[in-house]
Formats: sequence, structure tokens, C-alpha cells
Amino acid sequence: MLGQFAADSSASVQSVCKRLAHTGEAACRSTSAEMVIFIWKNLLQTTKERILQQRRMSVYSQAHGYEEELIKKKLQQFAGGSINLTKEDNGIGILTLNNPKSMNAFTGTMMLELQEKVTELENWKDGKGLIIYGAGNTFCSGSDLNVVKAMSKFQDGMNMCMFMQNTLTRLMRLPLISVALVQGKAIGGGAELTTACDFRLMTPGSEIRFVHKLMGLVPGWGGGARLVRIVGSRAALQLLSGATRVDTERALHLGLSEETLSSSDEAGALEEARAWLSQYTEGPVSVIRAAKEVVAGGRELPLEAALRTEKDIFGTLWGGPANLQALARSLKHK
Ligand SMILES: C[C@@H](C(=O)O)C(=O)SCCNC(=O)CCNC(=O)[C@H](O)C(C)(C)COP(=O)(O)OP(=O)(O)OC[C@H]1O[C@@H](n2cnc3c(N)ncnc32)[C@H](O)[C@@H]1OP(=O)(O)O
Repeated sequence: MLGQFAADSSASVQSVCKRLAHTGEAACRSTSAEMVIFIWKNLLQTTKERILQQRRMSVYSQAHGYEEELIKKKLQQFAGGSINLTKEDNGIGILTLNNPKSMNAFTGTMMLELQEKVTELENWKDGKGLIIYGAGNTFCSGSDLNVVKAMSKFQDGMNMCMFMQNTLTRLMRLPLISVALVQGKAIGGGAELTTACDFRLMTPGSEIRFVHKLMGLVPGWGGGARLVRIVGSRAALQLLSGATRVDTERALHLGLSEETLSSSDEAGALEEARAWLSQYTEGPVSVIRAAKEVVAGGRELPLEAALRTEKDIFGTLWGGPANLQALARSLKHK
């Protein structure tokens, strides 16, 4: 957390320095006390803008009775595993769920780390794509059952639900084309996490299963609402009320998975997933990110709002470098 704050603050300082460079002349005339106040004001403003942007991307705030600091403190008590992020030069991020002794079940600290990594991805301006996969040849078995048992009080459950919905909604809204690489099992919250990605790729023998009914529950990480949008309400109702095991064949049939990969091992499957994703991430960063943003708007907003969003995003590209270069090349799309 502190590390992230330091990184964010340093990014903010850099951005303030850039602004200072632009207004260098005026700043030079200031006394040093005025300079300090100026830097602090800018730093505060940048931090405020970042927090506001995160709120806009989230679903719940204090107004909904959501107590973020309280739930963060509680989650901190359940340590274990990690969420790792590597950002490759080709603009593809690799997010690893790493708790193989529990089939990558989410401990409390993993939930917190996921939120931190999503923030990091929101600030990654060169990113185009994201692959999420689990360590040890399996995707994720949902919440750590020890956490579920310890958080059985109503308000804890509600806060954890809102925490995970906020994080997964921000993940879904990233301007990156995202893929869940499902090896082994994606169970409960693990199945829900796959629905926060734009695409799912499965390896032979893997399965996605919403087991919530068997626990006397329904999805709470937003996986129910997203599943309806992916497979339609009839199939979603069958998968939830039947706690149905969705194998690779059924997932393809339902449109839940794009493709069954040929490799079962981690390295091979990751390589295949990278190759699959690169079909869509090749090209200028601004254009790929804009394509995802247009689709995200179309997926979530009422038509008029989506159209206006599309216009705004179009406006960021029209007459821009990628557009002018393409025009100069007089391309024919044969
Ligand atoms: C409510 C919902 C949500 O929050 O929205 C949730 O996600 S609740 C969580 C929903 N998920 C579940 O209920 C999954 C419960 N687990 C299972 O059904 C099973 O473990 C499978 C995931 C199908 C794997 O079975 P398999 O026979 O292949 O392996 P296994 O059972 O020996 O599991 C390997 C080790 O991982 C642990 N393990 C597996 N899933 C776990 C989980 N969710 N929390 C904590 N530990 C877990 C097992 O206890 C075992 O540890 P030891 O070797 O030490 O014994």
C-alpha cells in the first residue's frame, strides 16, 4: 500500500514537474515558499483527480453504505498468496493469481493486491492488452473458504461484495483488451473473475463453474450480471441454478469461451494466449485503447450516452498521428 502510494506520489510529482516546466518562467519568479505551496497545490489536485477518476470507475461509495477503509483493514488480517503483474514491452500485461496451495483461492491480502494492480493498470498509458491466469496450471477456486467463514457477519459480507465489485468493475473498464486464460478450474469467485475480462480462452480439460448455489449463495462479485450479458439470461440462469460444470465444449457453444487452446502446460498456454491476443493488440496504442473504450461504452451505457462517448473517443483520434500516417500511406483494404 505504502509502496503504491509512494509510486503514485512520485508519478504525481513528475506530472507536477512537467507542469512546472511549462510554466517555468512564472515559477522562476516565485519565492521558494510560493514554490512549495504551488507544488503542494498541484500534488493535491493531481491526487484528487486520480481519486475522483477511481470513484467514477467504481460502483459503490460511502453514499451506498460502503465502508472501504473498514473492509480493507479486515482483509489485511487474512494473508497469503500474491497477485503479480508484469508489463511487457509489447503492451501486454500479465496478471498472475498466485496461491497454488489453495488452487489460487483469494485470501484477503490477494483481494487488496488485486485492487492495487488494477490501479497500476489504470495508470499504464502504454498498455493495450491483459492476460490473467493462475499459477500451477489452475485458474482460481474463488474466495479462500477461511476468509468466507471468518467474514460471515452480514456487514462484512456486504462490504467484501462491494469491494470486489468495485475492483472487478474497474478491471472490466480498463482500456486494455483482457483475456482470462482458464486452465484447470475457475470456481465460484474464480468463475466470476473470468467474466470481468473481455474474452476467455480455455485449455483442454479445464472448466468454469458457478458453484454459489451449492453454498447457499448467488454470485456477489458482479459475475451474475456480467454472465447474463455474455451468454444471455436463459443460459446464465441454467449455469447459476444448476451450478453446472461448463467444460470447454459447452463454453465454446455458449460463447463463454473463444477458443480451446492446444497446450495444457502453463508456458505453452501462455504463449498461445499471447499470440491470440496479439491479433487484436497490434497497432498504435491510442487506436487499440480507443477501440476497447468504444466497446466498453456500448456494452454498458444507454444508446445515446454510448453514441456521445463514441464521438468523444473518435475525436481523440481524428487528425491524430495514427490517422494522418494512415492517410499518407493511401492504404487499400483489399
Ligand atoms: C462465495 C464465492 C464468492 O466469494 O463469491 C466463493 O468464491 S466461495 C469459494 C467457492 N469455491 C469453493 O467452494 C471451492 C472449494 N474447493 C473445491 O471444491 C475443491 O478444492 C476443488 C477446487 C474443486 C479442487 O478439488 P481437488 O480435489 O482437485 O483438490 P483439493 O480439494 O485437494 O484442493 C487442493 C487444496 O486447495 C484447497 N482449496 C481449494 N479451494 C479452496 C478455497 N476456495 N479456499 C481454501 N482452500 C481451498 C483445498 O482445501 C486443498 O488444500 P489441502 O491440500 O490443504 O487440503
